[in-house]
Amino acid sequence: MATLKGPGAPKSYDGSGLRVGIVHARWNNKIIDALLSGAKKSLADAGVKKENIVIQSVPGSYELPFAVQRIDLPSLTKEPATKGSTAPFDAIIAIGVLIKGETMHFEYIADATTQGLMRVQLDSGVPVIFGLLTVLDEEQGLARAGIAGVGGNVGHNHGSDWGSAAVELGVKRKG
Ligand SMILES: O=c1[nH]c(NC[C@H](O)[C@H](O)[C@H](O)CO)c([N+](=O)[O-])c(=O)[nH]1
Repeated sequence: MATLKGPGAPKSYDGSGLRVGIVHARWNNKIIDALLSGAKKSLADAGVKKENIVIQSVPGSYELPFAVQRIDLPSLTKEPATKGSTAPFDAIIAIGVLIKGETMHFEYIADATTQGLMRVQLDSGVPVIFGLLTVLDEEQGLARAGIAGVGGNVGHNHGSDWGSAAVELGVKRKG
């Protein structure tokens, strides 16, 4: 039975003129690495040039909003990226994996990071794709990164959806 969830088949957009940033956390890096690969494959499939993809990492998901806004990335302004410049990006993908522990730490980071990423994109005018997995156990995270867990089920790699969303929003932002 076809799944009812998810964005459905992505529409095709030409990403050849886009400059895309990816900022990922390093916590839970086995899942992160799979999500990152999925996002990069979608970007490549849409024609985004490898030289126009900038990848940065931060320790954990809590650092994502700050890094997306400023650290290591050319400052985000409303000026569209131009070829070969260090001008800002057309879209940025923020990737993190939060796994629920015994305390409330998970909830506080999840909420702060979510609100922070939304604020950065609205303040900067640059689309920030929400690539934060908030899962209750590692199995859920593996499944959403397309990795077979102990249960053997291989889910859908959500990173590929985030890459497609970055291309769509980047193209729409350029107008
Ligand atoms: O990205 C994550 N960061 C986590 N914590 C670190 C946090 O994001 C910050 O890096 C840290 O608090 C320092 O600011 C996590 N847990 O605590 O479980 C987690 O599961 N995932």
